Amino acid sequence: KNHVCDHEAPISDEERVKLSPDIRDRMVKALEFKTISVEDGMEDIYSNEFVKFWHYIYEQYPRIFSSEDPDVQVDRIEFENGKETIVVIIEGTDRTLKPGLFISHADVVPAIRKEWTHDPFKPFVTEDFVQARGAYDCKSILMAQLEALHALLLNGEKPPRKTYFLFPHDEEVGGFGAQEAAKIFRERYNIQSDGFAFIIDEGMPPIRNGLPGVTKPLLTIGYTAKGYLTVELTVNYAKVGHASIPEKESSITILSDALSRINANPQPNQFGKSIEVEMMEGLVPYLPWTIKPVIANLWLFRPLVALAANFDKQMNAFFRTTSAITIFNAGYKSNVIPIQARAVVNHRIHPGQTISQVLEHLERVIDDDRVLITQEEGALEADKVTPRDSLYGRKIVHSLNRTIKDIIAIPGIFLAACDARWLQDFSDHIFRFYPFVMEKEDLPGIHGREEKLRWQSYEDGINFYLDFFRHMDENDLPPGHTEL
Ligand SMILES: CCCCCCCC/C=C\CCCCCCCC(=O)N[C@@H](CC(C)C)C(=O)O
Repeated sequence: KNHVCDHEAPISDEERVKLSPDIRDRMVKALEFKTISVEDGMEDIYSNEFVKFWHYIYEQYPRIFSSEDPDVQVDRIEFENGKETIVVIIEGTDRTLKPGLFISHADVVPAIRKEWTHDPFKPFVTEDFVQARGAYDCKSILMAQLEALHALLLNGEKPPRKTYFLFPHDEEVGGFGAQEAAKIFRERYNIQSDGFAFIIDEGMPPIRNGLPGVTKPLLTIGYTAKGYLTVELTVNYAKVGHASIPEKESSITILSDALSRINANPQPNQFGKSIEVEMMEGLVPYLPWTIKPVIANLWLFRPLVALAANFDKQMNAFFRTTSAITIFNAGYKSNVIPIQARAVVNHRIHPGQTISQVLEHLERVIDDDRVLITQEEGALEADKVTPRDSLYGRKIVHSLNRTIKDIIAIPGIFLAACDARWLQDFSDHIFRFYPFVMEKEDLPGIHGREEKLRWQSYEDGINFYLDFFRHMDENDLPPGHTEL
C-alpha cells in the first residue's frame, strides 16, 4: 500500500469557517504578548506576560473558559512566577471511546529586535500574512485549535470522543509543563498507559516547493521524532604563558581540532533503519520523472539514495544523527591565553541509533583525552514509531486533504523535538505536524527572524482542526480513501 488519496472532495462552503476580521485580530493580539522562555540562569522578566496572555485568551473564548457547561472543564497547573500550563477537557458524545490529546505550547523563543525589520512583538500585518515571533511556532496551532473548538461548541456540537487540550508554558526550555501534566493525567484523571487513542502535537510544516520538482505543499507527518542529546566539550589546558611566546597548542586549538573532527566525521548514515524508506516511497507519485525511477526502485538504488545525505542538508537530517555546534567560548583578554575553552554540541538522534552509540562515535572521532565530554540534562532517545496503518493517521490525512488545497501528506520523521515525547507512554499513535502551509523561504523564520503565518494557511488550519474534531471517531474511512 502506498497510496495517499489526495483528491478528497473539499468540505462544503457552509462547513468552512472564513477568516473573519475578528479571527485575524485575535491572532494578531495573541502575538503581542511576550511569552518568551529564557534559558536557565538568565533573568526571567516575562512571567507576567504569560499571566496577561491567558487572561486575554480566557476573555476571547468564553464558551471554553467561562462555560457553565459541565462537559467543558479547565484545569490550571501552576508553576513559578505565576506561569501556568493549561488543560482543557471536553466531554465527547461517545463515552465508550478512549480520549484524544492535542498539545500546543504557549511559549516562544526570544527574538532580537535589530535582526527584524519590524518589532517581533508588534505584529506586522499584511493582506497575506502576519509576521511576529510565535506566529508559526506555536501560537498558530494554539489559536487555531481554540478557534475551531470555540466554533464547534458555539454551534452546539461536541467532539465524538473526550478531548484533552494541553497548553504547556515551557516547551522551548525543557518541557516541565508537559512532564507535570503527564503526572496529573495519571494521578488526577486516572489515565493509564495507552490511555489516549492518539496524541497530536506540533511537528513538520507543509512546505510549498519543499523538494526539487515538488511544487505542491509537502508535509511529512512525524510518525516518530528524533532523539535529543546535548554534550559539553571542555578543555582545560594549563600550559599557558605570555601571549608573546605562545605554546604550539592551547585549549582553543585543541577544542577547535576536536570540533573540526566532529564536522568531518558525521554520525553513521542510518538510511533504512526507521521509516525514511516508507517516507521516500510515499513521495514517489509526486516526484518529477527525473527522480521518480530512482526512488520507485529503492531495492536497486538504495545505496545511491543513502548517499544523498552527503550532499543535501535535509536528506542528511532525515538519514542520520546530526551534530550542531551551537556554543563556543574561550578567552577573556586579547593578550592572555585562556586555560579553558568550552563548546556545546546539540545532537538530533536518528531512531536507528541510541544515545550511547552517539557518544561512542563522538569519543572515537575526538580521540583526545584532553577533551572532556559531559552530557547535559534532558537527553532523550528517539521516540517510538506510530504504526504506519494507524486509523487516526489516515483520518488526519483525510481531514488535511478536505481542508487544504493540493496538500501531500506522508508519514515521516520529525527532525526536531516537541512535548509529546514526555507523554509517549499514553499512546502508540502520536502525530507531529503543523497544518499551515508555508513557502520554502518562510522556513528560516521558525526560531529565526521574520517568522510568518500566512492568512490563507491559518484559515485552512482552523478548518483542518474543525473537520478533524468532527470526525475523530473510530469509524473507518470508506474503502479507497487515504491509505497510507
Ligand atoms: C521532504 C520535505 C523536507 C522538509 C524539511 C523541513 C525541515 C524542517 C524541520 C524542522 C522545522 C520545524 C520545527 C518546528 C517545531 C520546532 C519545535 C522545537 O523547536 N522544539 C525544540 C525542543 C527543544 C527540546 C527545546 C527543539 O529544539 O527541537
